[in-house]
Amino acid sequence: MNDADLNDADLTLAPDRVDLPEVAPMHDPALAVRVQHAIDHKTKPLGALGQLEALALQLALIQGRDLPQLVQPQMVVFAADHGLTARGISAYPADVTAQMVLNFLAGGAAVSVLARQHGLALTVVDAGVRQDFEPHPQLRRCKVAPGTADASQARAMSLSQVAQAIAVGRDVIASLPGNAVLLGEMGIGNTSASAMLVARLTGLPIETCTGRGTGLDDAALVRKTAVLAEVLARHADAVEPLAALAAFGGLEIAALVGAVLEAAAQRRVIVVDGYIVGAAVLVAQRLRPAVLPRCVFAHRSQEPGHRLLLEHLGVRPLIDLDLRLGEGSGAALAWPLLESACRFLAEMASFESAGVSGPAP
Ligand SMILES: O=C(O)c1ccc[n+]([C@@H]2O[C@H](COP(=O)([O-])O)[C@@H](O)[C@H]2O)c1
Ligand SMILES: Cc1cc2nc[nH]c2cc1C
Repeated sequence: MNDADLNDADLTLAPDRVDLPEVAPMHDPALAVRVQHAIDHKTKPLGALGQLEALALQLALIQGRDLPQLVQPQMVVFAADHGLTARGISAYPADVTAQMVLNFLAGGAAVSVLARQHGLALTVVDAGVRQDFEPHPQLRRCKVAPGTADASQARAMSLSQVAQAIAVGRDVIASLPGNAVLLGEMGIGNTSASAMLVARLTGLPIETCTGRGTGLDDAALVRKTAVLAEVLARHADAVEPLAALAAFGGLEIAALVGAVLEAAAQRRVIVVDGYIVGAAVLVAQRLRPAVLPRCVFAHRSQEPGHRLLLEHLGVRPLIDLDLRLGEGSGAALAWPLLESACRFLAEMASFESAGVSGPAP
C-alpha cells in the first residue's frame, strides 16, 4: 500500500484497508471455575492474596491453561519523534529521543537496568526516530518516516504510514520468542499525542487528559493544553480510531497498536506500561475489543490522564509508584508480580494437601 492508493476518504474505511489480525474473545467458563476453585483452596483466608488472585486467574485465561507459565518474556521499546515538538509541548528537546535509544542499547537507561534485573530480553524498535542508527543486535531499524509531521499544520501521519507502523509492531512481536511481552516507548512529545487520542476516543475534555509529561511548569502546561485544543479542533473530523491515530500520531504509538493486536492474537500476555502504551491499547481496543482482557496494566503513571484512561477502560493497575518515566519501566517493575501470581498458583499447598483446616463452619 502507498500514499497514492489512499486518500482522506479512506480514513473512514481504514479498518478494512489496514491489515489487522482477528483477536478471539477469551471465553472458557469451565477453566475460570477450575482456576478460581484452585485459588480458593490454597492455604490462605479466602481472597487474602487480593489482586494477585485476579492476576493469576487472568493469566490462566489468557493462556487457556490451569497453570500459566511465563516463558522468555520480551521487553519491547518502540521509539519515534513527533513533529508537534516544534510547538514547545515538551520540557526536553526532541534530540533526546535518539539519544535515549542509544542509551537503551548501551545498557544505561532505567529500562535497560530493570530488564537486566528481571531477566527480560530487551528489543528497541526505531519506528520513526529522526536520526538514523548503526546496526545493533538489540535494535530493529524499521523507520517508517523520520518523525511525524507537525499535527498543528497537517495530519501527523498518512494512512499509509499508519498501516506501515502497525505492520512494524505486528512483525516485531511475531518475530520474537516467548509468551509474554512488556511494552514500552520513547518519544519526546508523545504525552501530547496520547492526550489527544484519549480525549478524542473517550470524549474526555483535553484539559483533563493533558499533563506535565517530562516536567513542564505551570505556564508551559497551560500553553501545551492550548496547543492540543487547537490541534484537536483542526482535526475535528478524525473520530475513528485509525483516523485519530493518523491525525495526532505517533509512529511509535501506531507500532504499539500493531504490537498489542499481534500479541493478543497470539494469546501472549501483554504487560502495559504507562500513559502512552495505555493510549495505544485504547486504540487497539476500539479496533479489536477482545484485546483488553489480554492486557495486564502494570502501573498508574503520574500523568493525570492515565488515571482517567484506566477508569474509562475499567481496569486496575498493579502498582502506583508515582512513575512518569515511560520506556517500559513500570512494566518491568510490575513483572515480578506476574511471576508471583504463576508461582502461588503452581506451588502453594491446598487446605487438603497441607492438612490445614478451612474456614470455621
Ligand atoms: O509512561 C508515562 O506515563 C509517561 C509519562 C510522562 C513522560 N513519559 C515519557 O516522557 C516522554 C514524553 O514526555 P513529553 O513531555 O515529551 O510529552 C516519552 O519519552 C515518555 O516515555 C512517559
Ligand atoms: C532523559 C529522558 C529519559 C526518558 N525516558 C523516557 N522518556 C524520557 C525523557 C527524557 C527527557
